[in-house]
Amino acid sequence: MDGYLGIIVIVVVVALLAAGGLFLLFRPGGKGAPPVEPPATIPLPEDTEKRPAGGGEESEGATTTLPPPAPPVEVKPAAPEVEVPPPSAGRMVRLRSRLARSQSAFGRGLLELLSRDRLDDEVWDEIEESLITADVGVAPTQMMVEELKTKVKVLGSRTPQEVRGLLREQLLAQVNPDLDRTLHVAKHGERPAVVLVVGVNGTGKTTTTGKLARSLVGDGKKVVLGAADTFRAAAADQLQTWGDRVGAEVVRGPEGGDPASVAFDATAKGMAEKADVVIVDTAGRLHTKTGLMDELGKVKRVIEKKATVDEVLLVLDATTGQNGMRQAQVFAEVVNITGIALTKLDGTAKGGIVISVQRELGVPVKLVGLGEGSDDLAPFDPEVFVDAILGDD
Ligand SMILES: Nc1nc2c(ncn2[C@@H]2O[C@H](COP(=O)(O)OP(=O)(O)OP(=O)(O)O)[C@@H](O)[C@H]2O)c(=O)[nH]1
Repeated sequence: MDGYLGIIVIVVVVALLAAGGLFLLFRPGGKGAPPVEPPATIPLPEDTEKRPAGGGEESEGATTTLPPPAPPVEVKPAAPEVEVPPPSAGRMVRLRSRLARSQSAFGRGLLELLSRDRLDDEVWDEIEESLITADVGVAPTQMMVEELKTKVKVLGSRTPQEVRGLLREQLLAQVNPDLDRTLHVAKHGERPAVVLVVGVNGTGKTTTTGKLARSLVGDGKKVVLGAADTFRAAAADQLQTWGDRVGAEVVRGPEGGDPASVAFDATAKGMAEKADVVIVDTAGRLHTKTGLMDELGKVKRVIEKKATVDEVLLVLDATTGQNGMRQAQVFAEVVNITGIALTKLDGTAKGGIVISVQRELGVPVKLVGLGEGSDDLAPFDPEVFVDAILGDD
């Protein structure tokens, strides 16, 4: 028994010794263990600061070989992506379906009336009424009806094609394709062209200024915007957004500040930056005619200390009818308007306003707004307009 006990003791001792040996052999860091990366010694910021620039000598026995950590990176908000807008050419053709949607009922009605076998007084009255309802204006309506009466008599029986041709000719004559609708935005040597945008708030004035800037950038021009509508802080913000999107600088002033001073600064900026065009959005409050005259007069005068005002664009909301026309007349009396930007033509069947506003103000419609999208402003094309009214052949 003692002999067995002795053997058991010896076996246990040997087993313990063997286990100890194995532990030493395979302990972490031991020979057979996978290499464990030494823990990186990251210098404290004060260590880094104490070290001479360029790294300097390492103190003897230093174990760290890692480079000092990079200073914390400041995360800047991503710059807004600058868009490349499409050029202005052919836009009205692209937007023709919008026009057709809003105007073709008027055209179809006229075509139907003119195609009737018997064109008695009652039918002519209806034709007249439908032209007036479409805001063509009384005088142009009467002129058109007289012309149509004469032509119809000459024709006698009429095919649908002939009726369409007749009406197209009349409408086109009233819209007047011969008017010069060029937007004067050519530079004068080193000096940028200046466009003044005027009109009542709410007509889409700021939106039109932004869309115009976009369209000019799309045509390869460098544009500076002046947010001279200092009475409405949101207008400047709105313009800033338009400008940022296409990389056009926006000059703004303090809220309630002097619009003329913003116009002056914008012109100066345009000259310094060698811009092609400076577009100035004005406030156009219509409290009193003299107030408006003073404000716009001053804006124009200060711009003319540095440059020339090449275009004064009146923004008119096509949906406002006669009321809009009256406002337009006030603007025409206080400032020399050179072109009309007719907005929201997609939202009204009263496209005849193109005819009446040109006639009343003696100024061509140069631009039309056909939607809320950024590129929904187009150079006005009389033929595309009339064809959209009449619908497809
Ligand atoms: N459908 C349509 N909406 C338009 C057009 N032009 C502008 N708008 C919209 O009309 C709305 C009114 O714009 P406004 O509030 O008048 O903006 P604004 O005239 O630039 O502002 P102000 O600085 O007050 O003159 C906006 O939602 C525009 O997107 C257009 O041609 N068609």
